[in-house]
Amino acid sequence: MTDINGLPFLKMHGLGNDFVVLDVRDSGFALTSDRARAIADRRTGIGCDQVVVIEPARSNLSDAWMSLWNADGSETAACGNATRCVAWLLMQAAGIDRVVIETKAGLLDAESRGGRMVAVDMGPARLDWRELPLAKAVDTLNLGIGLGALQNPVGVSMGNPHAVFFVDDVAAIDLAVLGPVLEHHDIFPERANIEAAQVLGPDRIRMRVWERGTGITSACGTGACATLVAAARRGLTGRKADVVLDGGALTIEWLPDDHVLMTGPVALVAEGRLDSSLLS
Ligand SMILES: N[C@H](CCC[C@H](N)C(=O)O)C(=O)O
Repeated sequence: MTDINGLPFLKMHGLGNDFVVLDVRDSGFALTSDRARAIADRRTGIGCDQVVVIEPARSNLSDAWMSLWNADGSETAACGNATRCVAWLLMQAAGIDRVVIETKAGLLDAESRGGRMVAVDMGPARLDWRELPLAKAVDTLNLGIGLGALQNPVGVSMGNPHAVFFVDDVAAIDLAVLGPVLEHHDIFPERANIEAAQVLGPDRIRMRVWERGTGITSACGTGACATLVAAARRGLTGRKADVVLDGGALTIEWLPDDHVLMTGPVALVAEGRLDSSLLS
C-alpha cells in the first residue's frame, strides 16, 4: 500500500518525547524520509519528535519489527521512549505482559510493570569507537572534543550514537546553540545525540538532550541509558540511577551482562487518520 490517505495513526509519548505511531502490519504502507518529515511537521503535519512504524516480524524471535524516523526524515536504529510505547501497545492488544521487538539495533525484550509502566532491556551499551561510530580511533571515555561549556564527553552507543557531557549546572547550558554544532562535529560521521548531564548523587542524574535529527526533546530513553553508562564509567555514580529529564524521570540500570534496563511510563493521547493532503 502506498496511499497515505486514511492511514490510522496513534499519538503517543514517553515523558513528552512524542511520536506518531503507524501500525502497517496489515496495510504494508512504506514510510519514506519525505513522508516522515511531512508527518512530523508541527504546523502542516501531525507533529512529533519521531515517526514510529510497527511492521511484521522479520524472524520468529520477535513479535514485531519497529522502524524509527526523526523529524528531519533521518532514520535511527534506536529510540527508548518509542520502544516502551510500542511494547505497551503490543502487550495491551495481545493481553500479555512480555514482548520482543526487533529493530536495526537488535532484539529488545520488554515487560509490563503494571499500568502504563514498561521496562525494556535496551541491549548492550556499545563502547568501542567503531560502534558509535567515530571517525577515528579514540578512547570513548574521553572524546576530547568540546564547545563552550560542553567539553570532553563520553561516547556511548545504544544502537545510536550519544556524546554525554558532564557539567556543574545543566540549566546554564545553552543547548539550543551548542547542540546542533556538536551534533555535526566531524568526529561523528553519522552525527550524534548530545547530552548535558549533572550528577546530583550516586543514583540521580539530571540530563537535558539535543537529539540528532530532531533537536531538544523532553526526554530521550537511549540518551538516559547512555548517560547512566557514561557516569558509571567515569565513577560518578553506581550502575543504577534515576535520570531526571525535562519531562520526568527514567530508572536506568547497567546490568552485569552489559545490557541496559530502562523503566518508565508511556502515554496514549489520541488516534486519527492521515489525509493524502499531508503530502501535498
Ligand atoms: N528519543 C529517542 C532517541 C532518538 C534518537 C534519535 N534522535 C537518533 O537519531 O538517534 C529515545 O527515547 O531514545
